[in-house]
Amino acid sequence: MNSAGPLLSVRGLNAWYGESHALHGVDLDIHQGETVTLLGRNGVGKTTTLRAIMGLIRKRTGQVSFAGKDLIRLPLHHTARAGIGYVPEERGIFSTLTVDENLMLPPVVAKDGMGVDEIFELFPNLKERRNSPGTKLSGGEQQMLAIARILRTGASTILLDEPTEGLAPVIVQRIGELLAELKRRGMTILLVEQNFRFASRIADRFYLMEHGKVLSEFPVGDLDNRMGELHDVLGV
Ligand SMILES: Nc1ncnc2c1ncn2[C@@H]1O[C@H](COP(=O)(O)OP(=O)(O)OP(=O)(O)O)[C@@H](O)[C@H]1O
Repeated sequence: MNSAGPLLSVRGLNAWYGESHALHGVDLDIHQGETVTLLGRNGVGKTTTLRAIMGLIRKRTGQVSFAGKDLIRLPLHHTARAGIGYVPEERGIFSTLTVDENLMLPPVVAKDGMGVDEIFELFPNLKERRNSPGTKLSGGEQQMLAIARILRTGASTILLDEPTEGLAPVIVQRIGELLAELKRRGMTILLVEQNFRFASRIADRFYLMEHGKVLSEFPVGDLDNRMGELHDVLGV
């Protein structure tokens, strides 16, 4: 583990949708260059954790600090400008815009974002489709475009919500290779993933969530020893 202290640190994070209390004090840390995966059944608050870190949920309390800066009272664009990018589960591709247009839409927030040429090197299939509208893209292409769009902004940390959901095994494999490449390049990744076998290929650590908080935390090397607990908590 990195001795320099975590890059992203979350303490006692609470979040509400109206009167409904969704997060009950989430604690987690991510070090620079780490890939950390949130596991848990549907509805335990994994997506809400990502949204609350980003500042997409208005009613939140607790501490979210990133590179030593407290983000909890700051709005979404400050979080993005600090270098955190978010790829939501629904991907958010503009269906009437082309691949190129979708890529160019978000503002560049840090100077070392990837250029379009570099992005197309990493995602050759997107290059072939660069003039296709979002509606014509497959689920896998949409997912890759959603990730590519965040890389262009210069975010150094990405929050990824179930990037493999609904995708064919061969595309899941491709997404796995892509995330491994981003990790090699030093990106810090917080991943929500139901498929822990997939996640184990890139994750350094796991957090297991239940009822809006973290139940346990373990390194990837402990995955096999944790199978009993995972079966109980995830019902798999
Ligand atoms: N927009 C919303 N309005 C009201 N309640 C919501 C909203 N989004 C989520 N919730 C509730 O908040 C709780 C946490 O949901 P969340 O989506 O974070 O869970 P999750 O672990 O990501 O599950 P999933 O994999 O199904 O997305 C659930 O009880 C859910 O019903």
